[in-house]
Amino acid sequence: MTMTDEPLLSIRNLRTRFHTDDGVVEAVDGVSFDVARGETVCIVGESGSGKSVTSESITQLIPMPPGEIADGEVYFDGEDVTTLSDGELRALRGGRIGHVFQNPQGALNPVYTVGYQIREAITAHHDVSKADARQRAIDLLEDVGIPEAATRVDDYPHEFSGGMKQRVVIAIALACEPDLLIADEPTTALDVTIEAQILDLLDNLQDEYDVSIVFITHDLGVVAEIADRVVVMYAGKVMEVGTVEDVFETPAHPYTQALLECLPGRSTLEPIPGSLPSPIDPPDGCRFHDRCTYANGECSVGEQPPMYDRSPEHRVSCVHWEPGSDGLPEPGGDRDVSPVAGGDR
Ligand SMILES: Nc1ncnc2c1ncn2[C@@H]1O[C@H](COP(=O)(O)OP(=O)(O)OP(=O)(O)O)[C@@H](O)[C@H]1O
Ligand code: NI
Repeated sequence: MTMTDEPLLSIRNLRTRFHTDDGVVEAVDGVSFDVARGETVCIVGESGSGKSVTSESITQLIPMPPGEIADGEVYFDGEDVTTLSDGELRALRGGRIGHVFQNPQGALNPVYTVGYQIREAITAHHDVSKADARQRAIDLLEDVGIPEAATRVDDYPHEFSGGMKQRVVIAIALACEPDLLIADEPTTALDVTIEAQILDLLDNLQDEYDVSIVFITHDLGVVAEIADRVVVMYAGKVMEVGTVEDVFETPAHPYTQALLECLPGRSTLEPIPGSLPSPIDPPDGCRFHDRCTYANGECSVGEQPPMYDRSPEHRVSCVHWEPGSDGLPEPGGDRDVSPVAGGDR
């Protein structure tokens, strides 16, 4: 068996919940997907669908308590990392798995130079001399596109613009040459021009650093730009998984179709009518059924439907795609007939 055929990351039936005064929040409820080596997987879905909790469960960044990984496995390079000790998890984070978050301001310490912070990221995991770590910090700043890196290395975070700060954060995340980079809405706080530059940068770095990326966004425009594969989440469940072509050209789940209708240039700019169900007392059947114009009696009973194969790479959790069913009317041709947003709600 060659090791490289096995996915780098394999999340199986992950369930993460939070114990709150109002009850148990089922934030991530049986999520499974893979990330292959060198690929970019985007997790997309509305606010509250469980994207961040899924990604933060990988290295157990969620606060525990109130959080709890109640079930499932997270295989990273073949090893179930849900069973690691706190020390092993600390070594994993910032080591083989780097994180980048939405707000670069919060990720950097204002009282230390960026060079110091990059050196710390390196020396926390590797035994290198201060001089070597400093040179490595300069190289990293160059790699993430910071001009005059050799002098900028001694500057403090407030001396950088928002976009440049996020580049520094990316440099820190890459400092130990991780196998996996987890980026949770890394461009949401930046303006669109800077966003495009950061997306380009990540694309280039992916090749240079040979790193897999899990990228979280609620913006399908960003997904179209950078994803190899897409995981569509809704209310703690995976609704659809496919290649970027599958999801954009033959979206199968009514939720995915509704999300696509909200893209600029499509039939509507209105958000999907209705809102996410309560994560404390989620409805029976498909979590999306009360917002879905295709829903029938079958959709509101039992469990979330299993993931049915449309092709080996393209899977969808919807009763209309049960083997032998006809599926949904083809969404590709006439975009004016919106399955959800065009309904009379
Ligand atoms: N510490 C916590 N305590 C209680 N509930 C939480 C906690 N963290 C997250 N949740 C809940 O878990 C659910 C999933 O949240 P999550 O942050 O993963 O959503 P998301 O898809 O990342 O949304 P957004 O696009 O707004 O970032 C939500 O209902 C949220 O309120
Ligand atoms: Ni989030």
